[in-house]
Amino acid sequence: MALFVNQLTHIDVSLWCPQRGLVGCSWQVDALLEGALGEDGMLFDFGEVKPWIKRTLDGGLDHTLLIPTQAPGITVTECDEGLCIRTTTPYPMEVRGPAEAFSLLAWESVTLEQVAKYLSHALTEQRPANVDRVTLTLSDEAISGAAYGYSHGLKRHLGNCQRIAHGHRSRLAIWQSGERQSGLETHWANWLDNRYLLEQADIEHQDDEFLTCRYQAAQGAFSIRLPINRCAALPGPTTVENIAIWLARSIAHDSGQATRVQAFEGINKGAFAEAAP
Ligand SMILES: Nc1nc2c(c(=O)[nH]1)N=C([C@H](O)[C@H](O)COP(=O)(O)OP(=O)(O)OP(=O)(O)O)CN2
Repeated sequence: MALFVNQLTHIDVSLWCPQRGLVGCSWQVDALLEGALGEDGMLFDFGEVKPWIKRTLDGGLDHTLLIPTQAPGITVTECDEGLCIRTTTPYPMEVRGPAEAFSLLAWESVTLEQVAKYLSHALTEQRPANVDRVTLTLSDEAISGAAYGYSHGLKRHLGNCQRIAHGHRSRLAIWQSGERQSGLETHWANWLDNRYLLEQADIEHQDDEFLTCRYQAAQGAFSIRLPINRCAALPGPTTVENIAIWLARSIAHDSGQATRVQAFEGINKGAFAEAAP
């Protein structure tokens, strides 16, 4: 007997890729539970399946930076903040923060399939009565138009969004004179893709090549150092509202036309903003 719950929740993470560097991801989660029926005629009450799996993901890998510790050039050490992760290829990066902000995976690279297997195993290990096996399937949102990944942290957020390197993969829609602007959407999505978005006020040090961003949040002290050309600094916190405002203003300024932007934070949520040149 098998029970399924499709689109149960989403996972928003950043991962370190030895080819692409810091990559922002949003994954849809589908769940399959195999087991035996109870006397109530249920394998496991739908009302309990969702909170159980969501609670396990939210308290674990969601909103962390996934580090394949066997990838070339990765070192992980303890530091005052908790853990210090250093990378070398494709570019040098150093991230520091409390240990719970990172998922250390003894792999050479992070793939959707491996993460799904890892989470399925963890859930199966703590399965409830009647359930023999839990299998999660992770997938990227199918996006036919422009999309980009990004990483950021919100130091004022009381939940796990305060972690300095978690990410999202997001659609982007731009209108001028009431018409969708697919050329602008592609241009800006390509420019933004897998950048680190930060608040200007958090820049502690900057030279010609590298930028260091540091802040204190409720979970602890965080810092990140990476190449300037992989970053974009916003005047305020990198909420999706501010990303939409910043994009609308930048595009209106560059093009000389009134602009409306729909920015997403991962899957199915985001903000609209409008700006005049
Ligand atoms: N109004 C806003 N609220 C929040 C923003 C934001 O930009 N504007 N941002 C965040 C975080 O960055 C966070 O990454 C969003 O996390 P998410 O897991 O998507 O949020 P939820 O916990 O509400 O969603 P679930 O998918 O149900 O876990 C937070 N809030």
